[in-house]
Amino acid sequence: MTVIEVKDLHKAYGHNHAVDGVSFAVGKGETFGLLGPNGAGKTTTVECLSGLRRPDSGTVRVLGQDPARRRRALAQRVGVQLQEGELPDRLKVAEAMRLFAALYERPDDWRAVLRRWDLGPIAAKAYGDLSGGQKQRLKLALALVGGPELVVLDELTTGLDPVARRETWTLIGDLKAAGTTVVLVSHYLDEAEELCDRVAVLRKGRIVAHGSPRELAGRTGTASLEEAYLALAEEGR
Ligand SMILES: Nc1ncnc2c1ncn2[C@@H]1O[C@H](COP(=O)(O)OP(=O)(O)OP(=O)(O)O)[C@@H](O)[C@H]1O
Repeated sequence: MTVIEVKDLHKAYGHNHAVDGVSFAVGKGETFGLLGPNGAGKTTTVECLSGLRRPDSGTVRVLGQDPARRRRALAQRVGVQLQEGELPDRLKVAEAMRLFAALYERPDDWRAVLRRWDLGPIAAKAYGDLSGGQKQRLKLALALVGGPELVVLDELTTGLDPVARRETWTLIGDLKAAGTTVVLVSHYLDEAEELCDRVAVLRKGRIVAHGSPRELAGRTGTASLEEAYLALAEEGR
């Protein structure tokens, strides 16, 4: 089953063609990575998937629906952890979890999600008093509390220390094992190699390469996704 279908997506900000004809599809249970340098159009693409931005042209279907028109219905089935998105400073961790769980018709047990993401010890802390890594983990837990079929994670582990990053990978592995479809925007190529079944490399709003990490390494004659990415970057100069 196809969970995401994007065909010839275009989105400009004034004269800046942030997304310039992007097409890809993601099947159920797949983890799909969007990679590329700063300003390549990754966030704009996932914002169009999440219904936060309306494309200028092209087709976007998420779980068979148009996110620009059916954002509310899809919000019940899609969890989004975006780069931006601050919470009120005085909101406590447990309050945020309870509040977000209440937005869903069939949420997971928010206390269990809190424990799974190791937020129990800081449940009574206010958002404004959390470290960067704790904020990041909370945002992830909030994206998952609705028990989504699809999760969109923009810079999943940015700001996390190495141990927390690895722990997050394990938790994403659990999500995959449970059949959740994941879209991952990342600058960490080791992370994409570990977690993603397929990746697309964006540059200046266009996909310049796509395939499994192994395929990209094979195509560029390199040994890892990181080396493949660097070889592709070199080609693009
Ligand atoms: N709200 C906006 N208004 C105007 N221009 C924008 C806006 N959001 C993004 N852009 C521009 O669109 C282009 C693509 O940005 P986008 O954030 O989608 O890229 P990205 O690949 O996610 O980058 P990064 O890795 O830095 O997060 C950039 O040139 C950026 O400056």
